Amino acid sequence: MIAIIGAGKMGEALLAGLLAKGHTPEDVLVTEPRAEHARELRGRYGIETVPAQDAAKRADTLLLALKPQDMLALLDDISPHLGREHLVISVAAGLTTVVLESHLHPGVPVVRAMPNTPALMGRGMTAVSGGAHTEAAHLDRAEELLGAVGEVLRVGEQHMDTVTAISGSGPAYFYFIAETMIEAGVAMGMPRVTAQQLVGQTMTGAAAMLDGSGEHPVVLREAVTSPGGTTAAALRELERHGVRTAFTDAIEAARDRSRALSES
Ligand SMILES: NC(=O)C1=CN([C@@H]2O[C@H](COP(=O)(O)OP(=O)(O)OC[C@H]3O[C@@H](n4cnc5c(N)ncnc54)[C@H](OP(=O)(O)O)[C@@H]3O)[C@@H](O)[C@H]2O)C=CC1
Ligand SMILES: O=C(O)[C@@H]1CCC=N1
Repeated sequence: MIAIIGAGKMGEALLAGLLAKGHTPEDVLVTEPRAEHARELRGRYGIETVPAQDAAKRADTLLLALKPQDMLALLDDISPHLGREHLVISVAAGLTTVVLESHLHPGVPVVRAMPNTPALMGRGMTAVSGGAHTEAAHLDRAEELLGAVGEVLRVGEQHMDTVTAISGSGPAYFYFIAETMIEAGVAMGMPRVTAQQLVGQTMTGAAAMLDGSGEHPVVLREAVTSPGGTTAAALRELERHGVRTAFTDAIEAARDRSRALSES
């Protein structure tokens, strides 16, 4: 039995993804404190919602998707019900396995995972790393579970803050670019619906090229950039405005925020 504790944006994406990939509603318990949201989740997915302590008593695998700021109090609440036979998977940004383990009885296996919201469409990217009491079977179990909603990569925990900054937050960077392109089209007088269609299909097509061609992005970009043409003019402006540096700084800021979350 799997318990998802915290069914907000990420928890619900994982819930929907797991159910879409063959887990039955009877396999999954959900803890969600707001009664109205819990009712919506029961109606939408046919799952049972239960208090966190009941979820800990009944499930063997706990998928914790609360905000980092709420996580440690939750662990203190459910810790009396958790032992070595459980597997705790936290998707919280920043919280290290050392911090998570310090709120659990010694020996409870903990996996730190960083998924992203495309899990909702079965196209997620999740990185996982194990803690002090995690054996290969625990990582296999985490990989099997999260593999139902996309790809899974095992990384050393020293890379998890960078993972968070790149693939955890990454979808937001794409939406930011999409939003900017749509607004540029609208500012030039194009109907919004047309701009949205152009941008949506361009992003999907570009992603498919990246995925399917096996080429480095530089090669794909050069193929679009005709000598003396429109793309070269656009890229020159992006470089003039320091967009490459801005992106690098943004990803570093996300990584630093992830690091800081363990210390707050
Ligand atoms: N959003 C994303 O793209 C990603 C998020 N994450 C991680 O996922 C976690 C959740 O983020 P996100 O989904 O964006 O945030 P949300 O605020 O959308 O979700 C948090 C959920 O936890 C619930 N909650 C709060 N306290 C408790 C409690 N004591 N017991 C059970 N549930 C509780 C909240 O309920 P209520 O609203 O009623 O307070 C809410 O539904 C974070 O740790 C984040 O770092 C990781 C990867 C990607
Ligand atoms: O913004 C956040 O903190 C979370 C972690 C990665 C994506 N969303």
